[in-house]
Amino acid sequence: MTHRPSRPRRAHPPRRREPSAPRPPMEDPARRAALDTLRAVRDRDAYANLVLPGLLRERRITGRDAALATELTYGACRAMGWLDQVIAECSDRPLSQVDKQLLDVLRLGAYQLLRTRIPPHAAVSSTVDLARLDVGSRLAGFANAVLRKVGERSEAEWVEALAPSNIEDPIGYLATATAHPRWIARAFADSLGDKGESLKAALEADDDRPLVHLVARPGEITAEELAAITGGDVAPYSPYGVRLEAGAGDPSDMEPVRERFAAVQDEGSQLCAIALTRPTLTGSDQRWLDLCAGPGGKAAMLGALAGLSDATVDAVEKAPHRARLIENATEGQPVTVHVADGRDTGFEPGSFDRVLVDAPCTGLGALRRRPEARWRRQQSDVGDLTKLQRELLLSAMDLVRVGGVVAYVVCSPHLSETIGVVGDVVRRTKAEQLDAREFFPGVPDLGGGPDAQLWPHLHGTDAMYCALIRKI
Ligand SMILES: C[S@@+](CC[C@H](N)C(=O)[O-])C[C@H]1O[C@@H](n2cnc3c(N)ncnc32)[C@H](O)[C@@H]1O
Repeated sequence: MTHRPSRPRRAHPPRRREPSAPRPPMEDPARRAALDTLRAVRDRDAYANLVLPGLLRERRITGRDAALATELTYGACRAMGWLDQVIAECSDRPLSQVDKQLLDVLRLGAYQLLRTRIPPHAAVSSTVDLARLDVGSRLAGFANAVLRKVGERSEAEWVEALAPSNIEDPIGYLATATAHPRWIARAFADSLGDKGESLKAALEADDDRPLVHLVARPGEITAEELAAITGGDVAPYSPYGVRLEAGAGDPSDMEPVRERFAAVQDEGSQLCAIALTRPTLTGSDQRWLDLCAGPGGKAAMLGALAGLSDATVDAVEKAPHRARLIENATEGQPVTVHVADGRDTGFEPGSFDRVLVDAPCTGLGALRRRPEARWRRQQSDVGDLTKLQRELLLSAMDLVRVGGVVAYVVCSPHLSETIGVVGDVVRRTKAEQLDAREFFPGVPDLGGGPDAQLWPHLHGTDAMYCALIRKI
């Protein structure tokens, strides 16, 4: 039997409580910053990871409050569609009739109840306080009722209650269990060829905070030197990569980055840019083209490698402000920036030896980086994007010389954007598709080929896709 300590005796009889006015609502700065960010994301399509840091700075929110605001904001953004599903189940009116400002508050409350260790009473009372200050007492009463119902079950219990059967619809089940729209889970499953453990791991990896990767500019500093200076680790796959530890600090404050010997770049992006330079060419190898170059990450990698082998790079970008970013990223390199449409550049056909098409895409491979992206992107975006991707790749095939090589890269594993586009263009141009995996030496698990597909859960990189095509 457990022994309970006896209650200490009171020295005085208890004082009778005076009937008091209701406790005034308390607002805490972390939850307020999270709510204001959710509002900006909903109202003006803002990016949470651009808005929140600004608010924290402006309001001087630091330490544990800043960490809480970050966790609540990014977490609620990532899980938004799933939180809405649970809120709808607990509300006596359809979500379309719930005040939009109140819905933001409810999302914040439901996130705390389902996906954090914040005690339920604190999650509910802090959220109801926020609602009272934000949308008034009447709606705060509604928030209280909804959140109490949300808190009656754990997240796992809500998944069991609302998800389709794991046996009959494993993709639908995993989409719900990992808070993804179904079409994204389906796209990952199609690319992985799996509806089980691999799919689960790929979807779960979207909730991870990616480590910062640095690129050591070839010819300026080695990865080993960069790792020693920054305290990071030499990256496992890219010969120029360094991975920083979580919490290593702001990379833009690091000396090699300030001195422009290094820059922030995902290791997957490094590998795809390097892959373009690896296939052997017969004949000239002096003119390289980056057809969708803004903001210039891969152009700067190509510019550094071109500088080491007497080649030059033309970098094309449609958006003038992004073209300026390329100019900045490639300063001092043999790179010429052009503001033009990659489908109509004005260059002579067949004038380049190597061409990179890092095409605009859904970005489904970088969902870790944009907390709200998985709910903002729509399946209906895919059609327009694949049309543009096909046109850009056809333009690249026109601009490369016979015997030259084109790398087609997207940050997405969606099969329509990857093998759909490449297969079609290879057929139409009667080109030869190389086995891209050979040009990612030492990188395991790149898929069945001939293209290479990277994954966050397998490689710790964005889910970059790369196909290499030789014009014949
Ligand atoms: C995926 S991003 C390229 C990222 C870049 N390669 C890097 O590593 O920093 C695609 C770029 O293509 C640009 N773009 C979109 N449509 C284009 C077009 N028709 N012609 C040329 N560039 C285009 C976008 O503005 C965007 O900067």
